Amino acid sequence: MAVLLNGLRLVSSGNLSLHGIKSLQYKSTRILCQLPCKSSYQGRPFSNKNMTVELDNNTGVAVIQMKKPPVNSLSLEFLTEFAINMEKLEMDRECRGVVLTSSNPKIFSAGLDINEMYGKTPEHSGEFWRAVQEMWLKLYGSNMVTIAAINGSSPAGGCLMALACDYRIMADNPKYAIGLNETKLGIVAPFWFKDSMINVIGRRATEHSLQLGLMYSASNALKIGLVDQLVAQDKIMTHALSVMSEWLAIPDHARQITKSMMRKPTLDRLLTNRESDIQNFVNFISKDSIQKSLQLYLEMLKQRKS
Ligand SMILES: CCCCC/C=C/C(=O)SCCNC(=O)CCNC(=O)[C@H](O)C(C)(C)COP(=O)(O)OP(=O)(O)OC[C@H]1O[C@@H](n2cnc3c(N)ncnc32)[C@H](O)[C@@H]1OP(=O)(O)O
Repeated sequence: MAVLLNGLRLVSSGNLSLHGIKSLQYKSTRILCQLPCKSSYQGRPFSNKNMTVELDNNTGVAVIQMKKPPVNSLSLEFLTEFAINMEKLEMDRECRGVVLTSSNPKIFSAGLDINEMYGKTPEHSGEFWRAVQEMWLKLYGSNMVTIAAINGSSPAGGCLMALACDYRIMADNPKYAIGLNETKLGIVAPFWFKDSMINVIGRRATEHSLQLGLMYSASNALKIGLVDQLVAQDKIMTHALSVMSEWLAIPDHARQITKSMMRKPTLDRLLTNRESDIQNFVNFISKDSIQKSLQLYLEMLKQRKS
């Protein structure tokens, strides 16, 4: 698959492979040469519309700071930009780790942009869902160490992003909540959302969590293992970078092959069912009853504000 955005060409691929790490790097280098983008962004912020990417040459760690007002909802544009940035970092031999965080001090990400699922054509819905898949494939399948510094609430798609990382650190604030709350919207988390959660918290806790659409406070998220650590809000980035240095002390090739061994079956399940998953999403989201649920949910969000 190739996507064009702002003149950048993104070629879809799974990143992790038991046997293909070198060949994928070669392939990626080739793709980079086709990109009319800055190749010298290392060491200074690479700012896009929806996120800032900063790679520290000394440590090999990039920070992706999401900054889409007001709540980092994952629109088609956001997701495409995210996948392009992940692709660029993946191809950059200097970059070994990524910390994902938010510039909004209260919200990590509000999840998928509901406006992308409401009142849209089947073609748009299909394109949107492919971008959601691509975001997850890039993050879950990354060769780099990925750490989510969850500095605010993180429902549904926001929680999925965190689940796709290698390690999750959440700000210790009782007001923040995280979880896959899809059933509360009258929609169903797809199998790869479910698989991502099972791989982190186990089957029974996932079934409970998904059926009830549970959102967990930071302390409850820690209790069930949905996040790995709680840290004071103002220490979260320092702590994430310190954890990152522990992970980067492990030789890359051994860690990457181990990561691939653990994640490949989950990645392959989506890769082999990608088109049917898109079709399922389009069919499901186009139903009048689902559109009605989303409309009511959007209205509820707006009313809640006043
Ligand atoms: C087969 C289908 C499977 C699909 C899988 C779906 C995955 C998903 O991710 S669905 C999205 C689930 N997300 C949510 O349920 C989150 C809803 N939002 C909230 O709970 C809150 O907004 C908040 C906790 C994220 C932030 O609260 P607060 O700081 O109080 O901000 P507001 O509620 O006032 O929201 C500001 C503004 O943003 C709009 N908005 C919030 N979330 C979304 C969203 N996910 N998509 C689009 N827009 C969103 C909200 O409506 C407000 O808009 P305005 O009134 O126009 O300012």
